[in-house]
Amino acid sequence: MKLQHNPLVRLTATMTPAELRRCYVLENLFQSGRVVLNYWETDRTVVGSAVPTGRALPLHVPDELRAQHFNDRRELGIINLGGPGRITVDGRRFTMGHLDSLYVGRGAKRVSFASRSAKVPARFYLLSYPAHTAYPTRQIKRTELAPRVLGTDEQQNHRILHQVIHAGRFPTCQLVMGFTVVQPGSKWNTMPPHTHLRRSEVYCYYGFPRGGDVKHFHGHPSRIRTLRLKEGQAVLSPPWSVHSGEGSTHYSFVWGMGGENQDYADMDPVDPKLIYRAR
Ligand SMILES: O=C[C@H](O)[C@@H](O)CC(=O)C(=O)O
Ligand SMILES: [Zn+2]
Repeated sequence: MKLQHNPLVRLTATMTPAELRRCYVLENLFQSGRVVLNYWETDRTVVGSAVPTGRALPLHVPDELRAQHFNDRRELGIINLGGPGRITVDGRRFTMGHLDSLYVGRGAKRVSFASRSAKVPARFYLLSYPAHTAYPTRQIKRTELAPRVLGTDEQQNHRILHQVIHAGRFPTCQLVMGFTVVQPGSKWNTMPPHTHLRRSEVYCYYGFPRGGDVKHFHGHPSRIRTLRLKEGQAVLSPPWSVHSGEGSTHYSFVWGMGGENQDYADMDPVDPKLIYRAR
């Protein structure tokens, strides 16, 4: 099959650092007392957040979705990166502790977010893709997760991967989502690196010790660029882009994907030398 030439591959290689950030980084994703939503054309991804500090925050419907309810034609994955809170979906209340998750299926009408305490607010991270059918809304508690150990201390890429929303747990239309905890003493994520033309991916970095950040590698494997990412920032990875990072410390990140398959192992490996060369 011929792959139709995508000029964004070349443009990404020569963008100024500021342009590169404008195109691919969500700088102020989490905002106190607000629901924030961002639309990315690729795979029609919506990346957002909800940080309730007072009364419950409703999930609004941006005009661009031309829908009555956010979930009319979409599915939504949510992971709580903050303090204890609650999500209500059409009257059903889900208690959301730190790192508890929720899948909201197509057809849900009213979604709202609340924190138990404004002093330690919940920080809900949101990722959504179009859905062709309705799968039931379900919660995934942190205690249900089966951690997978990846990497080694010697290679400074020792990390614990949690698959939260994936076909092995329950079916979804497109969404695959989880989080990875890079262990103290390690700094590398997604090593060896990869691309996956079948899916685009979003990383949201969190859990840095004070002042930590990550140098994130981005772009076509032959033209890798770097982006500095801090606590609570997200980066958009097109299907042809690598997505790997080297932290100044340990850290964690939520990863999530949408596209035409949900096979986590479907990856095209990229030679780590290409990343080291771009450092
Ligand atoms: O397509 C899969 C994603 O890039 C991540 O799940 C990889 C990751 O968390 C890691 O290796 O650290
Ligand atoms: Zn990936």
